[in-house]
Amino acid sequence: MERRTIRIAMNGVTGRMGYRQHLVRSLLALREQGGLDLGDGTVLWPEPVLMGRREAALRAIADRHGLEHVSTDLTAVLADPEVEVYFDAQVTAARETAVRQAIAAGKHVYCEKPTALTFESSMELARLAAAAGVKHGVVQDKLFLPGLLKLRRLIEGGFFGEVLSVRGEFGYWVFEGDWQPAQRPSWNYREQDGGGIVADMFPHWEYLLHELFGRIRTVQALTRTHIGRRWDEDGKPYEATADDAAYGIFELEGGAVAQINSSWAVRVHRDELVEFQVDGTHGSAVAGLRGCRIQHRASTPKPVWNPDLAHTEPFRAQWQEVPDNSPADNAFKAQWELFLRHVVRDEPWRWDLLAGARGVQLARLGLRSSAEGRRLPVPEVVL
Ligand SMILES: NC(=O)C1=CN([C@@H]2O[C@H](COP(=O)(O)OP(=O)(O)OC[C@H]3O[C@@H](n4cnc5c(N)ncnc54)[C@H](OP(=O)(O)O)[C@@H]3O)[C@@H](O)[C@H]2O)C=CC1
Ligand SMILES: O=C1CO[C@H](CO)[C@@H](O)[C@@H]1O
Repeated sequence: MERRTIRIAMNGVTGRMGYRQHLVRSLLALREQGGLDLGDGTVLWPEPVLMGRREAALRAIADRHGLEHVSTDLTAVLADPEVEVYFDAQVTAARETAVRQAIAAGKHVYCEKPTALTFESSMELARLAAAAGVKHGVVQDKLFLPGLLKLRRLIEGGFFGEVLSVRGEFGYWVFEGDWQPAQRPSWNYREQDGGGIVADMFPHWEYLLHELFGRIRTVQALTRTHIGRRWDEDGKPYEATADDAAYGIFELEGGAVAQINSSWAVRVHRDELVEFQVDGTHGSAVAGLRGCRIQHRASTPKPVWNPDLAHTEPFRAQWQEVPDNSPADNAFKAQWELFLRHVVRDEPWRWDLLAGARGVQLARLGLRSSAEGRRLPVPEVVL
């Protein structure tokens, strides 16, 4: 086997996503399996350059994992001709400037969602990347989760008949940070720092609904900041200025209606932190991150509304678990593999910065819909 090294600048690798999902669970996991087998006698060997603003933290990560390259100097890293790919998992507010710089330096670019704070900026990034002729991509990890892969399999197998509606429930309680530390970074709760659940989650809902059921035609959202005061990483109180819950309705091309609640102020009474119930004329499914249960029309019970009687139907037990059939890898790693193949082998790829801009567009329109109290059309995005 011939080994081909690909040097990847990883910015924001001291953060939750940058470290755990992208470095450890994706690129280091690829190295642990011996590299990415390209199937033509070549193995691709990712060589990360750990980037961030705290040299000591970067050095500690490098030492922990036996890595060599560390830098806090983006300009210098981008000037290095050996660096082929720039990856960004910094806080959202820092992304646009860095991605612009990477595109200008002629690097291929891969980054977390949302790609920018405004729709205009996200479109600008897509245009710049196209004009520069670099390969580009945005993380759309939910598409590669086992539960949602099963849902896709059901759709492609025609299980649902006509899809009528999709009900999504996402959320969990994020502690305020006073008597128990918060489990998410405080910038998520400050609008001025790029926070907010709409900016965070609507990009996910855009690609999921779009890929699985059809393009989103309209959005109507109601947002709230349910918890107005929180405590940050240093235990200091701050005002939560960003939305921490969003109640959204989306009309899809093809006629289905999707309704998704997103909240960091809800206690979980579900099997998973996110679940989607899909109802179709021929069958229904409830898919989560990992599991997926179905009920076919032939096995659908016939409940009769009568509040005078205790119900006797074991409703939850009337669903059937969809088998895994094939093992699913970590979702982030699966997408990294496809992106790297796209970069070095020019294999097909559709999750690009334009797709990223659609996510930002939906988030911005969702916020506007809530502020104006009306349903808004979602225009089709073109370069
Ligand atoms: N696809 C997915 O499922 C998810 C995606 N995300 C996205 O990933 C990104 C990172 O989120 P997350 O990992 O939760 O955030 P974290 O707060 O854990 O990490 C943020 C990273 O950005 C760096 N950073 C912080 N402030 C600045 C700044 N002012 N300028 C430059 N860099 C800064 C941090 O460096 P330092 O360590 O020095 O503070 C750290 O490396 C977000 O854009 C978010 O939307 C988040 C969660 C899930
Ligand atoms: O996909 C995700 C899962 O949940 C988190 C929110 O609580 C998000 O930050 C993230 O983007």
